[in-house]
Amino acid sequence: MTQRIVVKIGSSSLTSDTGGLNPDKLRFFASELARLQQEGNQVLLVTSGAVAAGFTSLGYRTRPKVLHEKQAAAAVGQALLMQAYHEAFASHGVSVAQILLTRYDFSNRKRVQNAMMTIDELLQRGVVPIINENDTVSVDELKFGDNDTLSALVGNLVKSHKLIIITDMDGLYTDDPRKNANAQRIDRVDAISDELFSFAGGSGSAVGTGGMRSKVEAARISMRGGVPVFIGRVLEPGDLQLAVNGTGKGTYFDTALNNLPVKKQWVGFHSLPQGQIIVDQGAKAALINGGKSLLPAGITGAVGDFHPGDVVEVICTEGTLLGRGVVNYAAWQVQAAAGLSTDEVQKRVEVSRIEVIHRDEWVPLT
Ligand SMILES: Nc1ncnc2c1ncn2[C@@H]1O[C@H](COP(=O)(O)OP(=O)(O)O)[C@@H](O)[C@H]1O
Ligand SMILES: N[C@@H](CCC(=O)OP(=O)(O)O)C(=O)O
Repeated sequence: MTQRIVVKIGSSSLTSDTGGLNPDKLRFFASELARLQQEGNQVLLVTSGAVAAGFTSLGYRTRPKVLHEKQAAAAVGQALLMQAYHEAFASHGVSVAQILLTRYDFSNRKRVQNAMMTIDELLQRGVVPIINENDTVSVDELKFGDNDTLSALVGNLVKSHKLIIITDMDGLYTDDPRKNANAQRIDRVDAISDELFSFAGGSGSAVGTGGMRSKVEAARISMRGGVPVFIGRVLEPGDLQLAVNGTGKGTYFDTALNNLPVKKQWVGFHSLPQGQIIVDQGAKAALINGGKSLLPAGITGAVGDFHPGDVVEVICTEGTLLGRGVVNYAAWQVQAAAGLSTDEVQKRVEVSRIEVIHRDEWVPLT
């Protein structure tokens, strides 16, 4: 069966000890990916490595840490990275294409649909799309930073059959194995609990960015989109195939077919929330366990300047994020209606429908 597979390769897997790009490692991954593609799969690559490929050309002795230095290094390095991939894939007779995306692109449905059509066309023509964050234009607060979240969003967007996150560790452990020799590998995950999140630490190397934390977060996004995930190592020829076939060196995150429809994926993971609504315990229970819509009675406040049709975050009074939804009220209407019964709202506030967020437009994120 033809599978659509998104493979993400982190900086830590592409660099030498000094932090620069290691061309042998890149050629190895290109041969693994080309083989996967030549077996009839549609393959997309999300790759880091632009900063690593570029920083020495700019005269930096080590990988830069400051944003504008990283952006300059990525601007030089992205071209070098693509050139290296172009040559490596060409030696296997495979063409590649460059796609650079930002967090902002995902928040705009038109832009994201266009990106998807381009990717579809490339895949139909046997080209491997090579995706990275557009570091030059990404501003701090809208940066993916690591490419893990980007790969999860791409995977959901293209309805990938699998997301393979390649890193320098053979999976998720109960603690960072660099710091704790007794850490145990977790082979399979069916649901991501708070405990699982607590196992995942930051990056253990000087070149990686997100560590396991951002990879588990990526797995959470993918699982909600119905895409199973592998996080682990690909070191020897054939390892990528093993990872895809279910016997790789790493951790598998399964998905219980709770495929979110595309609109809800956009609300939950791609949109940029315009504000927050704070709710009490009763509303929390109704939204999380009761499958109900959000009514004004359970609301205690609102933050931000949002309008009907915008996406907002819903937070409970202790400050925990409960989810996101499309709001039917403007911020001032939520403030005026907060805590009121349905009868009182109908008498006092002019609103087009009583649900502040309808359950069909609500995505729980706890
Ligand atoms: N619980 C954990 N299990 C495995 N690795 C962990 C864990 N917590 C933190 N890490 C660290 O995460 C690193 C991988 O993430 P990162 O350095 O960002 O790599 P990449 O460049 O591949 O994204 C590992 O080298 C490891 O030190
Ligand atoms: N966009 C940046 C990637 C940032 C990064 O290091 O990400 P990762 O290796 O996935 O933790 C680059 O190409 O250098």
